[in-house]
Amino acid sequence: MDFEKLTHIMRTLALEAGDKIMEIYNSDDFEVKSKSDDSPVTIADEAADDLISAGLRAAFPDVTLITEEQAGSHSLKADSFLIVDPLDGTKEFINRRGDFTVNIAYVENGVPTRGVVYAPAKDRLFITGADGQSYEEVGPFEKDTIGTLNKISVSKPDNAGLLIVASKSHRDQATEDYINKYNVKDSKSAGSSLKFCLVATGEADLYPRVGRTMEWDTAAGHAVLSGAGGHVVRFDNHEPLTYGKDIYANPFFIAYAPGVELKTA
Ligand SMILES: Nc1ncnc2c1ncn2[C@@H]1O[C@H](COP(=O)(O)O)[C@@H](OP(=O)(O)O)[C@H]1O
Ligand SMILES: [Mg+2]
Repeated sequence: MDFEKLTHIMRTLALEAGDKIMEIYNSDDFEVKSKSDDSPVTIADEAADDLISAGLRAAFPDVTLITEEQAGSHSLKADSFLIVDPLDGTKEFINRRGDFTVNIAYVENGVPTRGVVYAPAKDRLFITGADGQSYEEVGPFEKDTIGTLNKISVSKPDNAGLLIVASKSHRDQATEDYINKYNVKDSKSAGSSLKFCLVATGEADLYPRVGRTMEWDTAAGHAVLSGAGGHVVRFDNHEPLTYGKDIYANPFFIAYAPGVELKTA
């Protein structure tokens, strides 16, 4: 894989998809449909998916592409693959809450090594460089010119007072019970893969996910967090969260800055 090319293409496609999504977000009305798993989908998810898939297939015709919106891709298997969630946080998008992201990642032998997470309504873009380090680009974003890239890194957590972030739309009692095992200084909710990025920049120390996600929801955020020095482990045994699993479904997990003294489930 040519990582310079990959980084460049991921960034450009994320920005283009973000523009498309914002056009629809800012329009008066859009239809909300229900998928077979009962989750919502809009024309923004579909338009962003078309754009990103076409761009990735043209640039990397030999690399397997898995995307949330193409059910046929979910039965593909490869050691290394591209994985896309064109609009993560669809519920946030529908409710016009701003916490939604475009996600493109590259997985090598079970490990997400490169990714971009773009939150167009928040003007935040997080990306792993060709060097594998993670950066936040300072907006406004231009498609043809990469702006200022600030290297990001995780916090040095204080276990006497941790900053915790968890889901906005899927926050239940099990999540609260687990959070209550820690000494919490501040706990906030955020939608989508932005939660990984908040841990990556040090805005949060810990993101526990006691609820279902799919690999396309997490791969790009996971790559950004890894490139900033963070870790993502399974909730049940604290082993690393891996990719390319059966039907691309994730177990519950914990994303955190090293130094957090993890509690058992
Ligand atoms: N029961 C479930 N099964 C599978 N994925 C689920 C799920 N409930 C939530 N998710 C995933 O969690 C994502 C939202 O995350 P969060 O709650 O952190 O904002 C959704 O992404 P989409 O919005 O892309 O569908 C969805 O894929
Ligand atoms: Mg998603």
